[in-house]
Amino acid sequence: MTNYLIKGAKPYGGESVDILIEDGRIAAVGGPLPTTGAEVVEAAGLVALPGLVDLHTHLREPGREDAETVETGSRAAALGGFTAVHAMANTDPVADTAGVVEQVWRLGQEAGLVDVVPVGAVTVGLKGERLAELGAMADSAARVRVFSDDGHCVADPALMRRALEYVKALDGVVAQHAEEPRLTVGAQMHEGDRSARLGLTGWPAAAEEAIIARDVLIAEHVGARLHVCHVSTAGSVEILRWAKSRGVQVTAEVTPHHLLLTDACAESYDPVFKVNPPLRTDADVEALRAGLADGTIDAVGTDHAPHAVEDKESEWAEARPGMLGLEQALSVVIETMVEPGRLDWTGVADRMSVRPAAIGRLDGHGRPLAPGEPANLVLVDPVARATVDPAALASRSRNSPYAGRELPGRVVATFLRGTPTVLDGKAVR
Ligand SMILES: NC(=O)N[C@@H](CC(=O)O)C(=O)O
Ligand SMILES: [Zn+2]
Ligand SMILES: [Zn+2]
Repeated sequence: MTNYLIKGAKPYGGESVDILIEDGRIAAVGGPLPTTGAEVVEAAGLVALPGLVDLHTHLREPGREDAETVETGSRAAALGGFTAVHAMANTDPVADTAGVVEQVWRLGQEAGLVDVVPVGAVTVGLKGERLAELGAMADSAARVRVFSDDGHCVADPALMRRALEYVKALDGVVAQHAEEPRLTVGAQMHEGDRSARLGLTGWPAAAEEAIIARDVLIAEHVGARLHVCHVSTAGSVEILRWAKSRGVQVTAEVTPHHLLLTDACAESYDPVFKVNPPLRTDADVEALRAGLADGTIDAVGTDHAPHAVEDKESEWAEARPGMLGLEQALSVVIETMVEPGRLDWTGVADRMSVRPAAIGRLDGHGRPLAPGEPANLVLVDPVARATVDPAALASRSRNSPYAGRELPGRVVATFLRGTPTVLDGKAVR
């Protein structure tokens, strides 16, 4: 295995050092270090962070390989600086058995670009009727710890309670897509002045907040871990802050798009901006940034949701909800959090690597950049700016909400256990 000497990188944005990678591990940090046969990677001016971890990725395999595969999504992830992604269960067939999660896990290992960690469905077929074989998925080769019916809410409170009790015994977590379905029938966008004016059925903030409020109370009662997917409203942040102050074991994520974009995007009627939960108001965006800055929101989760052209380039009402996220996630966080001074690089590492790895109970990810640790790391040029061209993305789909937008931050290199998956900003395979 090739050894690498990273010259002059700034771990967490601090002082420039050399980082020696030997046999897949960080062997030394400091320097200047002697080359001694290692391949040199020039990294002057680049920030080094632990490899990013995504709690919320849709890879679409099995079933919709025309939109994304484990391999194409893994490549997009590596280019975004990720070394591990959690693959959501809403595939076809649904990842609700040990067989399906093991297949996804194996496909990830074969692609070898990122650790693909399967999420198991909470209920059989995501139907919300009876629990899936959670124990068998946890015990499988995929070692599932995160369970989610994402795309659907586990709406029945008694079933949610049983799921939380069950995952507690597995050291797992239920990741809830918080959407009270009775409040979002036919919903197309955030419910407010704009939805009324545009004549699109509204998705009220209360549909999300009501489920989060309910679930933190149930999680507190049974003493289990709850994770809230794609938090999108100011009210949700307030409920989470209250729950954490009471000691409830709740964690939450925010997507890059909810940190940057608002319901004003719907004015274009371009379905690329249709997503669940919907893009919200300026006040919600501000509350989400504040919540991520103060740690009320633990993590950035991309909700990378590739869709084929025929499912996205239609009338707004017919289009599938969801947008790409992996390749621009770090750039959006730099733009919305780092450049305005709301999060430093240690904070970025915490919200995009350390905490998501801890929530998913991943070994070897979210670790410090220190000798002896697995060499999962990313080198980023924080000042380089580029305009997003959907045609140039590694994802098999093109539904990026950032098309034509200039964003800061370029991932120059990503290492997975000491092997580069990205070098000079290009995927190695
Ligand atoms: N976010 C979305 O709008 N869509 C996701 C499902 C989900 O995350 O709820 C998808 O699978 O396409
Ligand atoms: Zn969801
Ligand atoms: Zn999702």
